[in-house]
Amino acid sequence: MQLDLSHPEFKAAIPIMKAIEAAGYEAYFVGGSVRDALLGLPIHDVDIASSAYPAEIKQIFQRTVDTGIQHGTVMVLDHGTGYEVTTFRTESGYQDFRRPDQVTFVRSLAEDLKRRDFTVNALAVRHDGTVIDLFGGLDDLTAKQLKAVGNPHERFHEDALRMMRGVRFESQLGFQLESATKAAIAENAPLLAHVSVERIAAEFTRLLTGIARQAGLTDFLATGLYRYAPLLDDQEAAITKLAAASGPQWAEPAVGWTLLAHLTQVPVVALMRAWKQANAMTELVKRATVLLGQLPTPSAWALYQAGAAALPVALAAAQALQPDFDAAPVAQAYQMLPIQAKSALAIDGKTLIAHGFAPGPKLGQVLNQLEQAVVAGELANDQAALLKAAGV
Ligand SMILES: Nc1ccn([C@@H]2O[C@H](COP(=O)(O)OP(=O)(O)OP(=O)(O)O)[C@@H](O)[C@H]2O)c(=O)n1
Ligand SMILES: [Mg+2]
Repeated sequence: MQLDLSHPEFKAAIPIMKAIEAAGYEAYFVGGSVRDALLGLPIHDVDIASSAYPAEIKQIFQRTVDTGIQHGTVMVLDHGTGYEVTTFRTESGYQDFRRPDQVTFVRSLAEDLKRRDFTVNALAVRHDGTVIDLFGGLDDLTAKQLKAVGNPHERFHEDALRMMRGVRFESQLGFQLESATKAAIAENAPLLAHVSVERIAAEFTRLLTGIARQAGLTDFLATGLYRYAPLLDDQEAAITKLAAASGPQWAEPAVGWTLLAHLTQVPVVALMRAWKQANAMTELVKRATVLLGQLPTPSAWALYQAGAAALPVALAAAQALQPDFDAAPVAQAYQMLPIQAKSALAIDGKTLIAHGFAPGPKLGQVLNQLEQAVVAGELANDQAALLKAAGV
């Protein structure tokens, strides 16, 4: 089997691989870029694995950066774009289920590949395009199957995050977990408790936005992984509904978070904090969840508060819950709002003060009332009318 390496990301790395071989070592493309290229998907992050030790890589090339030298990774800058070259490794003694106690560099490609998570992620490609498939990864790519390399229990004990990667890849690639691999996830799901929330959340976010999120969510539930995810341990019913939610792929994870908040009834801020989500995401989901709760006939104020960013999120969430939901009238109602942001209000605090309104807390209250009245269409967005309503 040959992989076409004409993709610029691969092509630009070929001189690096040739230089490594010329020095007497081996070098291969490995990991997700190989998998995705074989599937005809766009690629990113080309990873190179080599039999050369980090010190040897640094001797071959002029310009290198120690990006992760303790794990065997050196960035090579010699040929333009930087490429990470990682020494073949085998890891031993996973006492805490999330990172190896020690990394041992090895000279054998097979030793390196056999400690990788899934067979479709354990393919290697030489600079001439030859695919090296030691674990049946090519057949599994064709069968759209996620099968652990070797003994699945060992792979999940090495890094429990791999179980979340399994359900994430189901969603991202539209693949299915092979039965023994899935059974091993179900058995080892409690190990997820040892993994940081940030790493779990990164996989879950990608699961939510995948092409086959129903499949990923169904197995997130079926394997019991959800029991070890923040605030979801007793949310079987809500996740079942989330998994059943239909409709197109979600462009943004916010749609999934909004549905999760809506279905679990967990307060948005508590949910998003537990999942260590950024404040901007929390704010977006908060606005979208409030609006979702008012659909299909939201108040003008709820639409206004949602704003242009949360509106499509709430509409996509509503569509997922109810396939025949008609988003058009709601989108139109938003367009028809007298103003869409406070900056569009024909009056501000300065103007009120200039017209003799005393500064203080009352000022804020009055401005707020004016804003609500304008949004509701009760007052024209006109400075004279607003000054009059404010009593100045
Ligand atoms: N917990 C992990 C993480 C990664 N890998 C191996 O390291 C490769 C690169 O890891 P990463 O970039 O995290 O994932 P990709 O499979 O490349 O997927 P993507 O980058 O598309 O998310 C994987 O393909 C796999 O061979 C692994 O065995 N176990
Ligand atoms: Mg990758």
